Amino acid sequence: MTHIAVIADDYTGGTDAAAALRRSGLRVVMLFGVPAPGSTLQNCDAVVVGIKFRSIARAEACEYVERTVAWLRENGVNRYFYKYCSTFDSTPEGNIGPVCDLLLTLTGARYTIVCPATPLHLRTTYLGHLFVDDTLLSESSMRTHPLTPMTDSNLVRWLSLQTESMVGSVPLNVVRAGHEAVIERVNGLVDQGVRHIVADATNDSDLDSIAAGHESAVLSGGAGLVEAVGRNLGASLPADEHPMGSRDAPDASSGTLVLAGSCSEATLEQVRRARLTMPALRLDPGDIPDADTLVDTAVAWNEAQDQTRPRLIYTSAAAEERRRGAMAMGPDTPQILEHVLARIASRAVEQGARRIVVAGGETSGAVVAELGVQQVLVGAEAAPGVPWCTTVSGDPISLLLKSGNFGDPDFLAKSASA
Ligand SMILES: Nc1ncnc2c1ncn2[C@@H]1O[C@H](COP(=O)(O)OP(=O)(O)O)[C@@H](O)[C@H]1O
Ligand SMILES: O=C(O)[C@@H](O)C(=O)COP(=O)(O)O
Repeated sequence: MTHIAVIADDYTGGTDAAAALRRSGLRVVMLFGVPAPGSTLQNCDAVVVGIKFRSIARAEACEYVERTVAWLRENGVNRYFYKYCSTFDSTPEGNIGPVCDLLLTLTGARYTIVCPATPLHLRTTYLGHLFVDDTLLSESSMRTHPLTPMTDSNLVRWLSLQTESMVGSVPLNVVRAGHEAVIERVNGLVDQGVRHIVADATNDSDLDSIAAGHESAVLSGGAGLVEAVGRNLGASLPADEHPMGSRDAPDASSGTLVLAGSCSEATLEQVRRARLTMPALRLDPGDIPDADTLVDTAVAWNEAQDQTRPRLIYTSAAAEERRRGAMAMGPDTPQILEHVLARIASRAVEQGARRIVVAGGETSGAVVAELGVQQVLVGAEAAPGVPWCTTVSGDPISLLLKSGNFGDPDFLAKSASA
């Protein structure tokens, strides 16, 4: 029986959640994109559906979620977790508020728990404020994110911009008083008309206090709370065993194509280090403001490289360089560049590439969609929250989809050759 479905708003968020559930010992199926009506879900404890709806129009995001919930119901799954980024990536319009509202309407649940805190990734919340390591979210590099600049760390205030529903919070001292205290505070808030409740957490035991119970609620947040929910459901598998068996995944001897579209500080440093260890091509829309030319340039360059060795193609750039690129290519530069890297990936696979590392959540979404990948086996983690995934149909392809912020400075260099 499938106990819970995690609906993730991007693909790297989905693989992060799937890795968390595996760590907690559950048998996990990982799907990409809204599942086709009539298709059946394999036997598992938890299913993760990664969809790219973090940065699209809210009506379209809600439509994807509604269709996904309909499919999950067809397959007998009635409990949902909405996974968004541990840095709460969203704009003043959404999509976190609108999707939380929709899930309440679809399920008839009384409230949502909102908890992006994920201590494993150094994301904590205190008095409703989100911290990235020792820095407030709005003072971290997320403040200049190309799609979702996070300029306010106060989650109650930020979420209130996105929804007509009342937003409240459960502070850390209540969470530390234990699970019953949390439920009591939540019930009090719901009686006052609050519908979305931001819960503080700075460690895993806080997340355990928050995760239990909430039968008439939708839980939402980061991989931290996903893992706590998994722990609460109880392990049924040793972490290294996969419910769907295994496939011979292409390893480093197949050569690795690394594609980087994230512009996070972490990825910029990883790109800088990777450049020291492998051939690298930077695609700069400031120099070549045309998508087709960028793709052709990169495909020709890639084909000229030793296909058994790692190589890197990237658009990643710091804010000042991005401004110059956007002047030449226009306001849709981020989306155009995602698609450029996706088309390069697809051409590389046609030419025989079988191992692809992608840096960036939206970028990963574009690559996975272009490759038409619908289901993967989730394998070992190259870094916390970044599992290797193997496609289940056709020739196996190994994919490592990395959230922009994840991984140590040598992540790209190491994972490409390990
Ligand atoms: N040189 C660039 N100029 C403008 N936008 C860019 C550039 N390079 C990448 N981008 C865009 O920045 C966004 C990065 O988002 P994403 O891939 O989700 O990374 P992250 O995981 O860091 O959030 C993508 O839309 C990507 O296409
Ligand atoms: O929660 C997280 O930080 C990640 O799981 C996640 O959602 C990553 O998103 P991107 O940074 O856009 O890759």
